[in-house]
Amino acid sequence: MPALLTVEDYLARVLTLGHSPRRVETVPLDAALGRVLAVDVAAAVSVPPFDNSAMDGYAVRAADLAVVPVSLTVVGESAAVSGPIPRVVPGSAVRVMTGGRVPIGADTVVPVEQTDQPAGAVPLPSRVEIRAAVRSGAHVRRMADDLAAGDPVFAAGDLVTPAALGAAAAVGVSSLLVWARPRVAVLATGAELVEPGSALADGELHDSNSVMLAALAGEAGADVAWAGRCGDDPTELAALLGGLPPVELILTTGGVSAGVYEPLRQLGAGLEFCSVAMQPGKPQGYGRINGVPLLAFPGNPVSSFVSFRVFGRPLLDVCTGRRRGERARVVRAAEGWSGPPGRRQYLPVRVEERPDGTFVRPSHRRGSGSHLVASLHLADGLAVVPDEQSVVTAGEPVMLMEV
Ligand SMILES: Nc1nc2c(c(=O)[nH]1)N[C@H]1C(S)=C(S)[C@@H](COP(=O)(O)OP(=O)(O)OC[C@H]3O[C@@H](n4cnc5c(N)ncnc54)[C@H](O)[C@@H]3O)O[C@H]1N2
Ligand code: MOO
Repeated sequence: MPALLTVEDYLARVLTLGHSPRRVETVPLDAALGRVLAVDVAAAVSVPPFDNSAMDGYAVRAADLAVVPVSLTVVGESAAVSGPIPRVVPGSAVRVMTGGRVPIGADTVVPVEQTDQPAGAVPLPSRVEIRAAVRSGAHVRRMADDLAAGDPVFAAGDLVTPAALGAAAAVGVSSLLVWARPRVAVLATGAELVEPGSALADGELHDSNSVMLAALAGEAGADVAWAGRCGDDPTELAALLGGLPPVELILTTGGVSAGVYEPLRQLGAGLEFCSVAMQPGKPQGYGRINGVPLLAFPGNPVSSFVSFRVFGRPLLDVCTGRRRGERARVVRAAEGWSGPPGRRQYLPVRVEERPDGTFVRPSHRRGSGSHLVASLHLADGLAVVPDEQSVVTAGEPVMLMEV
């Protein structure tokens, strides 16, 4: 039997297929979530753009509050986008709303609760009594406190998150230059496969891989240009691959093991097949078809899912330009289980947060099983058990891979 490749060795081979993105596009903020920035971005305006109040109250000069209570003349008001605001001169105050500009001359805001004035919608008083001393500068949010115009906000390669969209809008940016999504085709092979929802004839099975892998690829930042199925005939497969729309990556499932009908293996030149020391996901294929990179995952659905997570997603990260390291998290086993000797186990697990730490438990009562697709969604992650360890005992540390 040929020696098994380590996961790392096989991943290194897979990654040789990828290249950094080359096409860019400008997208409006409301279409930019999940995209990867192609350039650094600087702030167009400062945040906050002007000195403003953090409280509803009165803008005053701290020097006037040396002795409290003190009565000050109210010379005007500063609300959101109010017109010209009078200066605060010694002995005076300006009523100010949260977010309102702090008038020239004022250096401090006294919340309305610390005055003789009621909170809420009341007419502008002619005088206000300040009843409590506040420190100089209190409740004033200074211009550029967060970022100054010209400061770096994002670096090329940053992922556009909801918070990043907020930051972009705040610094005056309305669109972002991002890498174009890599186009991907997903193809499930297998004569037994039929459309989800259709009645099953004897021996038929609903194709769960293509919809799952398309979703995984989309979630990883790809644009799924084509997804579908074909049977076990290598000639049909070759014709289908030849007629795909332009894509930068093809993901296939099935047809990579040792059976008689293995269309990927029988396709001919361009692909290399390997056995990887992992479970599930041992039989793998990679290479180029018509110049396009192709990853051939095993047909068992959990094997396909794990293969995407371990090989497909890192390759797509190269193609999307996304910087994302693997964050290893050590948790503890809530119960014991066994694994395959000599192969790294990736076991779907549920995470349990307990007062004494984070624990994981196999998400299916049968533990490991590459066909257990109908309960795969119950897993919060994959427990990763080293090749040389075949038994995990309750309470022992175990590595958790997020999915
Ligand atoms: N003699 C050997 N047999 C097998 C070996 C081996 O080393 N020697 N390896 C086993 C392992 S491990 C795996 S994993 C599978 C991989 O098989 P294939 O990639 O060739 O996949 P298929 O035979 O086409 O299908 C396997 C299984 O999964 C079901 N399947 C396939 N595609 C889908 C789909 N799109 N949606 C849902 N289910 C799918 C298929 O019906 C089979 O039940 O090989 C082992 N055998
Ligand atoms: O390697 Mo297979 O993916 O164990 O079922």
